[in-house]
Amino acid sequence: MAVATAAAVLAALGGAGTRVQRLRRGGDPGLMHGKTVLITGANSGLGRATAAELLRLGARVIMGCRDRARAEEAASQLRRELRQAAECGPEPGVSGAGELIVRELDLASLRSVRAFCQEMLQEEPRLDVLINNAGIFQCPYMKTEDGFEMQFGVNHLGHFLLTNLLLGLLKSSAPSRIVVVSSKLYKYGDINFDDLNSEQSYNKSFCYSRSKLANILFTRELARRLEGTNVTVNVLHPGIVRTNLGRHIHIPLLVKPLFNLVSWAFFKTPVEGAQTSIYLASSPEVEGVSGRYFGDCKEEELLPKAMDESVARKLWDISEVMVGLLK
Ligand SMILES: NC(=O)c1ccc[n+]([C@@H]2O[C@H](COP(=O)([O-])OP(=O)(O)OC[C@H]3O[C@@H](n4cnc5c(N)ncnc54)[C@H](O)[C@@H]3O)[C@@H](O)[C@H]2O)c1
Repeated sequence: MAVATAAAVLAALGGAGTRVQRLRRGGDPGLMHGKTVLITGANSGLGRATAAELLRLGARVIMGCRDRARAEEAASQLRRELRQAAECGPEPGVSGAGELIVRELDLASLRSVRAFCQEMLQEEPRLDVLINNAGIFQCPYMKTEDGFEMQFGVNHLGHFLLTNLLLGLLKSSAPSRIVVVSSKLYKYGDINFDDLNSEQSYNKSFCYSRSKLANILFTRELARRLEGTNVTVNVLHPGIVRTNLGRHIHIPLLVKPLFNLVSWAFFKTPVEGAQTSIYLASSPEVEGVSGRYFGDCKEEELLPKAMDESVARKLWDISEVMVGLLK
């Protein structure tokens, strides 16, 4: 029973059969100097690890976070860690580390996304990389401020509006990149256009998978629309990573020690899990590459349902209406 529960959680987080690879690809120090990067959900887990590395590479990193106090705390800690690393140096690149800025962004509120983007457009002269990283996983049925099912609303619709409102800035900063964090669990999702808000029935695993399939369809449709602009967009799965993403999953007390053991042994650390985001955001190897799906810093194949152009277009059109970009 305990083993079954642990296996189910493992499968739910990363997709059964995922081979955990522990790899690191360091970027050259200074690689991101002069570049501005926006990371959503950057105060914890993968987003925090991505922010730390891009900061070390010299980027100006904007943390788009829901809870300003928690994000400021994470930012202070990141700055402290960087200073300590420099003092213990000789760590090349640390002395040329970038800047860290916190801005408030709640992806469960279209009002907040709009206010955030307005502030960005007024105060930031450029945006070189946008990393759509924030996510919510298998929560009980909840709605966003605008009445959307929470996982679809945050993971897909919030980022859909954010990206569209920042596209002008990304284009004027080109060559620029958009990186979308999806999950292998997209495989179990489907876009049910008749019930995108899951009002008829709600299955929390299925809805997470749907939102992550939407991330991929969005990426591919956006790549098509951005052809010839020098703005690229790619999507990734990070593998199974030891973060707080599973906060809504109830693990029985008796099973917890086993789960902790399994996650310690088999899950990636956030630093390991963040490598593909960092790679897509910064590596010269992917200059000009767009519309592709990556895992462990390598391109991977997608299931046909994630490559269906007519579904991608329909999802785009409906999303435009849902977030109020088209009346
Ligand atoms: N951890 C894994 O095993 C795993 C596997 C596959 C995909 N992912 C994806 O990786 C991404 C990062 O997740 P993580 O594992 O680092 O988990 P995490 O919980 O540590 O990070 C998620 C971040 O998203 C933020 N967030 C949630 N709702 C938000 C909202 N309404 N507005 C703004 N920010 C919000 C959280 O505050 C948090 O900072 C997610 O998109 C997740 O779906 C993770």
